Amino acid sequence: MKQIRTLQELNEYLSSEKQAGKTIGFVPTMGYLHEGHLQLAAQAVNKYDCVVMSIFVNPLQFGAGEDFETYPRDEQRDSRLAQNAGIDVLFIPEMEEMYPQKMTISLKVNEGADILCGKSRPGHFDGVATVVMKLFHMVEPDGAFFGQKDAQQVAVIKNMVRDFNMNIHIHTVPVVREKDGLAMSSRNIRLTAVERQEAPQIYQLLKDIVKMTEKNKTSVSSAEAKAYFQDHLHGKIDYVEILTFPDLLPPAPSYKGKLLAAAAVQYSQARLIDNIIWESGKDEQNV
Ligand SMILES: Nc1ncnc2c1ncn2[C@@H]1O[C@H](COP(=O)(O)OP(=O)(O)OP(=O)(O)O)[C@@H](O)[C@H]1O
Ligand SMILES: CC(C)(CO)[C@@H](O)C(=O)[O-]
Ligand code: BAL
Repeated sequence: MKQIRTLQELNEYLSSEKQAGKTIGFVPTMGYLHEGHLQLAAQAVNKYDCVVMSIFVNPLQFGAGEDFETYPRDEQRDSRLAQNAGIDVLFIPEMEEMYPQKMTISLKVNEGADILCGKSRPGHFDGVATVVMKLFHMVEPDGAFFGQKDAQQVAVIKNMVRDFNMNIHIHTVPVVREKDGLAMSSRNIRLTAVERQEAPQIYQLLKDIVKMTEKNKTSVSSAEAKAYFQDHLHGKIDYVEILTFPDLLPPAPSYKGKLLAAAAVQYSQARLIDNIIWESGKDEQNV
């Protein structure tokens, strides 16, 4: 595996791979790798000849008072895991390489950025779209891999690729979970022992909400869902929502089609998100 820190080196390496006719897969991350990232890597390695993984903690997507400074980092461990996963290029740009000067132009997400995570993290998806646009231009991949854990991010990136006529296939990878159901996240290490014991319930409660929706043939309201979560958890419930997917709109009564049940819970040092996407109105549920 080649570890690259500069754009010049990245360009040199990738242009020779492209000249040799190789397809390029891309896995953007913020590092502190876990099995979720490694699933993205495995699928990328399976589908593309040359796979680039980036590690960059992007300040533009963090709001004031969020955890940019304390976001977990471990480059040596990441490098080992990426190599074992079959990554060809680990791109770890320094801040000056990504943002050599203040951005004079950046992207603004017009649709779907003021709900779910965007509501409590204003500007977050503008920052995500801007850095992913930059990374896409740097790597120029044929395909890029994103986790369904960040379902709203997937919707934003797919819209961006469509709106800007970018010829990049966006692959979505299902949520990878710990044995007890907790969605894997770099921020899980910030949970206290007591919070770590409680956190797997987020997935169980989401499953309950899905079952209630299917049983009642109408989706549980956000207020009811939030109250249900608050009854069972000590963490502070940011939101629990059921929306159509990928449009992220409130479903009409007796809606049949893909639904997203998503939740965000704030613990003392970590904000966790999780979701389930399922086909509503089917006899057999895939929950
Ligand atoms: N449990 C998971 N299952 C599937 N994909 C995941 C999972 N966790 C992260 N990913 C995906 O990995 C990519 C990089 O995510 P990122 O580096 O922010 O990790 P993270 O664990 O989501 O971090 P955090 O939860 O602290 O934001 C994103 O596309 C994200 O959706
Ligand atoms: C896509 C991403 C790497 C952009 O910084 C980040 O939002 C993430 O890790 O999900
Ligand atoms: N995976 C989302 C990155 C963030 O929380 O900023």
